[in-house]
Amino acid sequence: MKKVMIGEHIVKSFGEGDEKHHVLDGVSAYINEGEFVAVMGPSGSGKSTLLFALSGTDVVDDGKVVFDGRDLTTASENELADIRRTQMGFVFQQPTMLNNLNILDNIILPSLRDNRKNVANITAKARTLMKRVGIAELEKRDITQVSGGQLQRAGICRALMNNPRIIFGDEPTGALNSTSAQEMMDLFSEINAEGTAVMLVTHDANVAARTERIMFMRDGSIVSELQLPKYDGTDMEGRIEHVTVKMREIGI
Ligand SMILES: Nc1ncnc2c1ncn2[C@@H]1O[C@H](COP(=O)(O)OP(=O)(O)OP(=O)(O)O)[C@@H](O)[C@H]1O
Repeated sequence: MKKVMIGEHIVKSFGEGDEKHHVLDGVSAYINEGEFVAVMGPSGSGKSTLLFALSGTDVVDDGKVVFDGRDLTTASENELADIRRTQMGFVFQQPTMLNNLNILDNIILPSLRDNRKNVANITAKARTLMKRVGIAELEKRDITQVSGGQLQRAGICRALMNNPRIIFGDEPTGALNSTSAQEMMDLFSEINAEGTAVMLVTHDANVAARTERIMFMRDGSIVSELQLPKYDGTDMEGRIEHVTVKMREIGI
C-alpha cells in the first residue's frame, strides 16, 4: 500500500542544556494513502509533537519526514506553508477562527490567499461544504454565536476547502459533548471513506475505535499498535473493547 506520510527516526526536543527535554526519541511512523489512524498515549507522551512533526508544522531536530515523496525536513518555509495549505487540513480542539469575521468568511479566508480572483467559486464550495455538515444557515453568524459543535464543523469545512490528501486532528472532539463528538466522528469517517487520510490524536477510546490503526505512544516512542477492520458502522462496542483492553495493557 502506498504511504502518503513517512516519519523516520524523528527526534524532537524542547529547551536547552540541563533544561533540555527529549520529547520524540527517534520515532518512526507512517500513514497509508486513505488510511484512518489514531495516536493515543498518556498526557505528555508526545502525541501532539508527533502530529506537528509529521505535518511539517514544527521543525524536527533529526530524522526525516516524507510527504507524498517530498522530504519536508529539507523544504523551505514557503514550500512547507504551501504544502500545508494546499494538501493538508487541520482540525484542533478549539478552532482558530477570527473574531471579526463571520463563519463563511473564516472558512474561505485561507483559500482566498491562493486564488483571490476566484471568490465566487470558493464561496460556492464553502457553501456546499457547510450544507453537507449541516451549518448552511449559519454563514452570517459571528463565531461567538454558534455552538462548539457547529464551530468544529466550520473548522472541518475550512480543512476540506482544498481537497487535502490528509487531515490532521488534535483532539478534535475534546471540547464537545458526546452527541456532537459522535457527529464529528461520522464526518471524519465520511471524509475518510472518500479517500482522504485522517490522523487523529485522542484520549478517547470511542474516537480511536472508529479508526483502523492506533499507534500508542509512551515517553516519546510508539510502543504498540492496534489494527482494526475499517469501520463499517457495526460492532462499535467490540471495537471500543479492543481499544480499552490495549489501553489497559500499556497502562493508559
Ligand atoms: N513548545 C514547547 N515548548 C516546550 N515544551 C513543549 C512544547 N511543546 C510540547 N512540549 C512538551 O513536550 C511534551 C510532550 O508534549 P505533547 O503536547 O506532544 O504531549 P501529548 O502526548 O500530546 O500530551 P497531551 O495528551 O497532554 O496533549 C510535554 O512534556 C510538553 O510539555
